[in-house]
Amino acid sequence: MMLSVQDLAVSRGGITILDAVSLTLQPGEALVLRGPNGIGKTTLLRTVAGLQLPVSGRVELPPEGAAYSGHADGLKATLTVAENLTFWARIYGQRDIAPALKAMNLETLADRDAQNLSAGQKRRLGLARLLVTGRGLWLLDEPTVSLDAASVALFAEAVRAHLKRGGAALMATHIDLGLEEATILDLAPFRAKTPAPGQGGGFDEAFA
Ligand SMILES: Nc1ncnc2c1ncn2[C@@H]1O[C@H](COP(=O)(O)OP(=O)(O)OP(=O)(O)O)[C@@H](O)[C@H]1O
Repeated sequence: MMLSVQDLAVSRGGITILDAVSLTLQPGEALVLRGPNGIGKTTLLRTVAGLQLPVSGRVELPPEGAAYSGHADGLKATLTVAENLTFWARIYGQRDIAPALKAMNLETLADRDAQNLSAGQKRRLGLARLLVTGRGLWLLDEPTVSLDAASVALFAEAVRAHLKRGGAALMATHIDLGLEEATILDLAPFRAKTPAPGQGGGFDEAFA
C-alpha cells in the first residue's frame, strides 16, 4: 500500500470544504483528482502531504513519506540547475542527479542559475526534483502548468517510468496526460454539505 486515506475531511480558512474522502493507492497506480477551480484539490493534496492538519480522518503514507510538488517549485534562485538538484538529492540521501537532468531535458541548462530559467524550465527543474527524492509516492499539484507539449510528454514519461518502478502518484491536473495507468477521482461528491458563500462554486467567483 502506497497511500491510504480514510474518511478525510479537509478545511481552508477554518471551513470544511471536502469530507468523507477515502482512497487508496497501490504500487504502480496513479489517481487524478478532478473538479472545478476551488473545490479543494490543492487543499486535499496539502493535507495528504502533511503540510496542513486534517479536520478528521486518517492519512497513511509509506514510512519514508511522500514527495510533494506544489505551485511553488522550491528552487534556490542563486544556485544553478545542477546545484539545486544536488542540494535536494543530498537532503533525500540520493547521489546521482544525471538521470533527473536527462529525464527533464535539463542537461544543457545544468550550469544556469535557477533565477534565469524560463517559467517552463523552472517547472521542469521542479519536476526533476521529484526524481532525486527517491520517494515512492508523488503528490503533484498542477504539475504541467507552464509546460509546452514536448515537456508535458517528458513529464508523462517520467510518471510512467515511476509507476513501472513500483511508485505511485496522486495528482491534480486539468489536462490528460495519456497515462493508461491513471484513474480519475471526481471530487464533486465529497464537497462538504454547507460551504460558505464563495466556496466550492463552479469557478473562481472572485474573478467572475
Ligand atoms: N484563507 C482562506 N479562507 C477561506 N477560504 C479560502 C482560503 N484560502 C482558500 N480558500 C478557498 O478554499 C477553496 C479550496 O481551494 P483549493 O486551492 O484547495 O482549490 P483547488 O480545487 O485546488 O482549485 P484550483 O483548481 O483553482 O487550483 C477555494 O474555494 C478557496 O477560495
